[in-house]
Amino acid sequence: MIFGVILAGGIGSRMGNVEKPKQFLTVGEKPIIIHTIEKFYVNDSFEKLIVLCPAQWVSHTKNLVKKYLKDEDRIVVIEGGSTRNETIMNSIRYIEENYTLDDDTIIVTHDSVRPFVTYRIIEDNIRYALEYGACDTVIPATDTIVESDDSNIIASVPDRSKMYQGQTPQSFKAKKLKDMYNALTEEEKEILTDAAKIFVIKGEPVYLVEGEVFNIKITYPYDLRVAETLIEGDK
Ligand SMILES: Nc1ccn([C@@H]2O[C@H](COP(=O)(O)OP(=O)(O)OP(=O)(O)O)[C@@H](O)[C@H]2O)c(=O)n1
Ligand SMILES: O=P(O)(O)OC[C@@H](O)[C@@H](O)[C@@H](O)CO
Repeated sequence: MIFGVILAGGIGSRMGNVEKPKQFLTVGEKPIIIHTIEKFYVNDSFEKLIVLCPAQWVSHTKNLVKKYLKDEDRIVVIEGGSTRNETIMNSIRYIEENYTLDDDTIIVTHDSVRPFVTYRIIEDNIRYALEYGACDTVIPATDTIVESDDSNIIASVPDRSKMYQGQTPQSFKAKKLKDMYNALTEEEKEILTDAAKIFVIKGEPVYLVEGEVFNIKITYPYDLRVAETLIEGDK
């Protein structure tokens, strides 16, 4: 079985003092999270779309799903976790409790604040996860990447031709992801900013899926202006 996992468990602190987490802000007359869910909703490969949000926003999210999407049976809204990867683990726990978690269970995990993901990117994630067990959506780095150990002096300037920027979806064999995550130390979990690194730390291959420059993550107020422009372009 293949599940869409929409990660909306964050509070959007870098968006500044807004009355609600950024995934619920409106862009192009609809909440960002609805734009994102719609991109998965049109793909028939998913058994279920699992949307995970902060506990105090679950009923709000359920109301949004009811308002904007017809077939509510395809979507379940549950509570996210204390970290992005704990949110993913909550989605796997839901699958274990309501379906079967086995070697054929695939999850396509996606940031709820990346509303411009495309059907092709999602399809490629499904295909690669089925074939290889783990994949990460990326784009080639456009800026030169600089590494510093002390935020003061350059430690290295890696070869840009080998550098990529991670996006989402990140898609996995769910059972393998859960087993490897549970085998990590607390220190290893602390440094994670995504899920693909769980495989990488354990020396397991993660295949690259070609992303799109416009598959942005809405993080700062500036990104909202970019998103409005992109939405205008979609019309
Ligand atoms: N415990 C968490 C933390 C983050 N996310 C999700 O992971 C995605 C990308 O993370 P990020 O952009 O960092 O979102 P926030 O954590 O909400 O933002 P900030 O770091 O500015 O607070 C978002 O869709 C966010 O909702 C999640 O599902 N569960
Ligand atoms: O740094 P942030 O916590 O905003 O992002 C966490 C993840 O969403 C991010 O690592 C993936 O989108 C891949 O870039």
